[in-house]
Amino acid sequence: MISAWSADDVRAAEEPLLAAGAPLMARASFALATQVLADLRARRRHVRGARAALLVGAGNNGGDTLHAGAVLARRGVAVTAVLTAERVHGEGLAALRGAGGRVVELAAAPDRAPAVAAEVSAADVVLDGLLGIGARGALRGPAADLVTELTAVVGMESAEHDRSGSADSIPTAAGGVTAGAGRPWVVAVDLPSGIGVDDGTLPGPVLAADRTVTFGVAKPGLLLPPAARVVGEVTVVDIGLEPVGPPAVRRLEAADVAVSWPVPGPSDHKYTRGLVGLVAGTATYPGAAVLAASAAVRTGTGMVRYRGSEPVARTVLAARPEVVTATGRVQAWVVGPGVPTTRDRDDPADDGQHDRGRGALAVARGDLPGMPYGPVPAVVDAGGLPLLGETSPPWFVLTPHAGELAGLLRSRGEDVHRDDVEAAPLRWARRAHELTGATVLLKGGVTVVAGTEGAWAQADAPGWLATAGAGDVLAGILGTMLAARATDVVERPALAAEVAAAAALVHGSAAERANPGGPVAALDVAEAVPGTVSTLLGLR
Ligand SMILES: NC(=O)C1=CN([C@@H]2O[C@H](COP(=O)(O)OP(=O)(O)OC[C@H]3O[C@@H](n4cnc5c(N)ncnc54)[C@H](OP(=O)(O)O)[C@@H]3O)[C@@H](O)[C@H]2O)[C@H](O)CC1
Ligand SMILES: [K+]
Repeated sequence: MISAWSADDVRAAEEPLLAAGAPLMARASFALATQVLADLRARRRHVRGARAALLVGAGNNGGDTLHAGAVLARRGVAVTAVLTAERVHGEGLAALRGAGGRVVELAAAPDRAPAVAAEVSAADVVLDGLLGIGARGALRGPAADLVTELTAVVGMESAEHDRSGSADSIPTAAGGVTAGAGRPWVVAVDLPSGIGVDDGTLPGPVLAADRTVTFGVAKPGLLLPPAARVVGEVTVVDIGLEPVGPPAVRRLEAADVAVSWPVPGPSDHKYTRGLVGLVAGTATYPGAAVLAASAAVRTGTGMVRYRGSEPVARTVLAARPEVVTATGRVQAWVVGPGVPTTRDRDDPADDGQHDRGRGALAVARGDLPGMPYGPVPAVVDAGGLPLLGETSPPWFVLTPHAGELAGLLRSRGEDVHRDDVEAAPLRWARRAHELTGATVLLKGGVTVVAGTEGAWAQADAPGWLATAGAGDVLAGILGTMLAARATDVVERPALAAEVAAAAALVHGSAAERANPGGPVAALDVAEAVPGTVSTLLGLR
């Protein structure tokens, strides 16, 4: 699991160490230099003679960078530091000069930004030490001008990092510069300068990194979209920091999901494994019901009870004979895939699914009088979202995409649109959790989950997963995973967010498994889930 703490929590953890004289900057800068040397070795035969450009800001982030540059210079690297602010870390600058480094004072001549950018873009490696956790808002001043020049001239902006992450992989910059075309390797110091440290926003120009060397612990902006796409490979270096308090954002890894997967034993039967109730699909969109049912069955549920019109039920059973249409107890409901979001009185297009969905959610809330069983978790997707009451329990997991979340928020008085949600996913997922009470899984390139205790950010899905029906498959996977741990989820609502994050990991991993590096169909993703789970369990 990767845990990220806010800038304030990092500072609070640094203070006692600094007060005790711990050489944090020396540790940070030496670790940074060591990583840069390793990257240089991986990309060229000799370190000696390599060219490094340091982009230096006013504060300690710049100090780290200057001290690391001194180490590189002593190893024969030709180091040039570009000072972008009036202020500069004095000791770091002295160390660099003492090691033979060269200094360009851009702050004194900001009109030289184009010429300086051209020189920087000719380097083998660029260290982005403009801003660290002291950033306030979008990058500004000469630093912003320099980054704008670099991203315009060399197309270094938002480079899509090669997922293999191998040091010799050269990312293909979004700006069209092809891999290896003289584009420097960019190493962000602590974090790419100018990202939202705690919320992952991109308020202004940011130089996309191929690697981020972050000190002590990860910061939320390194895990959260949209900034997560410009951090490259994240390397956390230990400098002795131990933040107190819970992390602000976490990311599950395969081993975490493996260790908590409910593996049935000899005393288990379908009713102990968890049954899923599925209100999905209509005569207009029967496929969504097949996809959600297939995913739920293939993730390993005890049984799926399908609720829907007769023709759709026949379609589902033809595809998945394991599904039953008899009513009865379930341990989790999935409501909404393939169900229209609006109910036009004159158009029975919802096949009665809105009424079935409302009934299922009332049972899941546990507030129906005389119910023999208690509340159960629910996945509320697509056409299920408008069926929610004013408030929902945290064991309801909403699974909107950005447009659906914007609609949900607008229906509760927020003036927000899809673009706003995509620009600040964490903020709006958290706001939806506050307004509804439910756990919110916001689908996207990086899936963000906001629950009762902190947030999760999962980056397991290949871009190929953005295809019709993928959301229906996720709903089915999540329904089964919630049903298997229904009692725990209701008793410990923070678990709903963790299970949702785990479902996103399984969903993304199954897509990768279905066709590594290439296009996938949603049903193929559902078919790949059993093998994905077996591979995960192999990690135990
Ligand atoms: N504390 C330690 O010894 C260690 C810190 N680490 C490294 O230090 C940074 C945090 O350093 P800090 O000095 O607190 O802040 P920054 O370097 O991130 O920023 C410094 C100055 O940048 C200016 N600023 C702020 N926002 C912007 C912006 N949007 N655009 C341009 N400039 C901006 C501001 O200066 P002003 O004069 O304008 O007020 C900031 O003061 C941390 O990230 C680590 O890299 C070590 O890792 C561990 C030891
Ligand atoms: K930085």
